[in-house]
Amino acid sequence: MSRPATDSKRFIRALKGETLTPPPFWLMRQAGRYLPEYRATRTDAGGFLDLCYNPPLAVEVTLQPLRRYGMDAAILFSDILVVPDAIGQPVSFKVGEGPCLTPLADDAAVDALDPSRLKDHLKPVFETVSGLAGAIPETTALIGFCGAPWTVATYMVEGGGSKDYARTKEWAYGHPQRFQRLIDTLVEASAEYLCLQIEHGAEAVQIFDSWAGVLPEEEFRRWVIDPIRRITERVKDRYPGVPVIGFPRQAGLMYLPFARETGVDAVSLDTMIPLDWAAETLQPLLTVQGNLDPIALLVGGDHLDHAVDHILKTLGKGPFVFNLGHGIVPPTPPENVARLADRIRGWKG
Ligand SMILES: Cc1c2[nH]c(c1CCC(=O)O)Cc1[nH]c(c(CCC(=O)O)c1C)Cc1[nH]c(c(CCC(=O)O)c1C)Cc1[nH]c(c(C)c1CCC(=O)O)C2
Repeated sequence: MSRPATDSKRFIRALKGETLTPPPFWLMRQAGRYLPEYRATRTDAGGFLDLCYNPPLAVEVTLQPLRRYGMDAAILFSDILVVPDAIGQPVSFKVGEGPCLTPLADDAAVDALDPSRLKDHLKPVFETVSGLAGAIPETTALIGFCGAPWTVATYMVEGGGSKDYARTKEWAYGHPQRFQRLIDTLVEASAEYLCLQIEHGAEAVQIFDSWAGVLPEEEFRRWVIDPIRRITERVKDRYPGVPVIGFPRQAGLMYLPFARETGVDAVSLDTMIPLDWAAETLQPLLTVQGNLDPIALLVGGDHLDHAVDHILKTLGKGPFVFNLGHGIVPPTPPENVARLADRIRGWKG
């Protein structure tokens, strides 16, 4: 059976600058704990990372939301923290606590990281990508992803989640040479990781910089814009036709230099970005994606309908992909996601 060219898929067309009515849609964390079938598969798999490294089960959980809601894109089921896990800093996920790593201690710990281990260690993830490329519906596009160096570095330096990123900032501001080496290692590993996903069948990639919004302007340029620009350049050198989406969450006004200077094809907007500003300032430059508040999806009803229509009216007149401003939260009722999907698909402009 021959599959349609990537370029005929609505999601890819929107990323390449077409205005489509209704817009294509997918949702960050569309596979996850809000779905009972995900919770069942996860229990079968053992731990969360065991699920990420189990190709048949990772394919299954990637497909689960598509079966219910028919999104225009599937996102590989994995995690941004498989990269540190692969290059020599093991990661574990404790139930209810999130990710846990032994924090990087010093220069020697940074020097010991080894991006050449990535290809072997992440073989199961590439197998999942290949499996998905053959299993998703033919009009659905497959998204690969990685975490941005800044966000991944925060987990590596803090040893897990953080409230104020004080230790990471201490490294970035107080030991910039050491921190630069860490970021350079992550640029190399992330670019290689994305290229391998594309080689195995990913048709677009998203770079998640979830904690981009905590840096002052100068440091934002150095630790967010510059590394993402270098990753994008490396991906585009090898795969010029594959769209790259950047997600500098909570970057505020810095979305504009990010859009101008990184070379990405699209930016994913967080919930706080004003819609008119995005339509006037960002959309003439590139495709925008976003930005429904995940809590509006949790609440549902009239509030959800109103919020969805407001986004569609404002951003739907230009190149646009409907999404959330951040990931779906676990208590979200699945029927609210169905309501959202119907509302987007019924949009007539
Ligand atoms: C910061 C970050 C992480 N992971 C990710 C980010 C960037 C996006 C964001 O800001 O949310 C990215 C990610 N994580 C996951 C995906 C899969 C694809 C999808 O969007 O459906 C993607 C793209 C699965 C996951 N990643 C995780 C889960 C939950 C694990 C479980 O089943 O218990 C899923 C479905 C775990 C995870 N992974 C991470 C944390 C902090 C946690 C714990 C918090 C939580 O439990 O929700 C790191």
